[in-house]
Amino acid sequence: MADETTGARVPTVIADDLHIVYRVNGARTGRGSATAALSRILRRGKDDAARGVRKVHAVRGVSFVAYRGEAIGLIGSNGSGKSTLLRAIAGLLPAEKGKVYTDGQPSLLGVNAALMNDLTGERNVILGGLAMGMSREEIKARYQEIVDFSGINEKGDFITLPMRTYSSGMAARLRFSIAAAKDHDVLMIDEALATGDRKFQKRSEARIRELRKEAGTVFLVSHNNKSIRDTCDRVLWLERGELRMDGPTDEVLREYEAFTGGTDKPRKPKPKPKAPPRPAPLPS
Ligand SMILES: Nc1ncnc2c1ncn2[C@@H]1O[C@H](COP(=O)(O)OP(=O)(O)OP(=O)(O)O)[C@@H](O)[C@H]1O
Repeated sequence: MADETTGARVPTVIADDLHIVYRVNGARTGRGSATAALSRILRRGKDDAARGVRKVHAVRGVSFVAYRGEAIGLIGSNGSGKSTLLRAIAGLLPAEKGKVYTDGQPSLLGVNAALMNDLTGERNVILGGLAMGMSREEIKARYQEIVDFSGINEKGDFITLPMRTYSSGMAARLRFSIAAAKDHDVLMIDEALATGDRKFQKRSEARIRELRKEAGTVFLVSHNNKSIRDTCDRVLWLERGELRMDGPTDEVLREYEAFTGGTDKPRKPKPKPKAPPRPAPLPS
């Protein structure tokens, strides 16, 4: 979205030659046993390899600039580094090399976002709202809207039951609804839409479009190319931690689909077999 005074686009996230490396302890010994831990302590000071620490280089030299008002899809095969990149943008993982600059507080909404399973949906709406920096009054004012959006109460009074009694789809819907209640500077959604049913997905996609209009930037990780096509105007394609392509949704998805060999379109229904010819009526 352009700045009203200068007409320039406003950057919200800048990744500059970003590298993220995970370190896995005890990779050599196979188990995290007490002896392995003791031997690690004794070898402290030596390099990672000598201490049995394995490195996983999950994001390799990724650079891009995201602007206000953009909805950006993140695609790539399993383990290509999408979630890692989001976690790094949210400031949850340190950069090994390079930098991430963000304007405002990025919020990461993952399917694993931590709400309390033993609390009721109702309490979790309040907890989630507070965690996002909303005031009690704001939460109170939007409470019904959040519950209605989630559709949790469509089949009974589930919102007053503990979240552990929810199906994974119901829990994901509630998480999305809580996060979507606030206008975010940068909202990152990790596969949250995949768990809801079609009706909820449609509602969520509409809300993502609204959030964009309210001048935020939305990142969406999804294995569902249709969701990406319906919500994003730009796509980053990661493969083995590297940024393979960054461009308009149609162009990137075309290449990606050629790479994966699938178009992700609903298959055409098979033509119904023709009814066998009826026997001619017997002459009376
Ligand atoms: N906590 C961790 N410790 C060590 N390695 C990790 C950790 N989390 C992810 N990885 C590794 O980092 C790489 C990228 O993983 P990531 O979860 O970012 O991929 P992804 O593209 O989101 O995958 P998916 O589509 O399957 O969700 C993978 O090789 C994975 O094994």
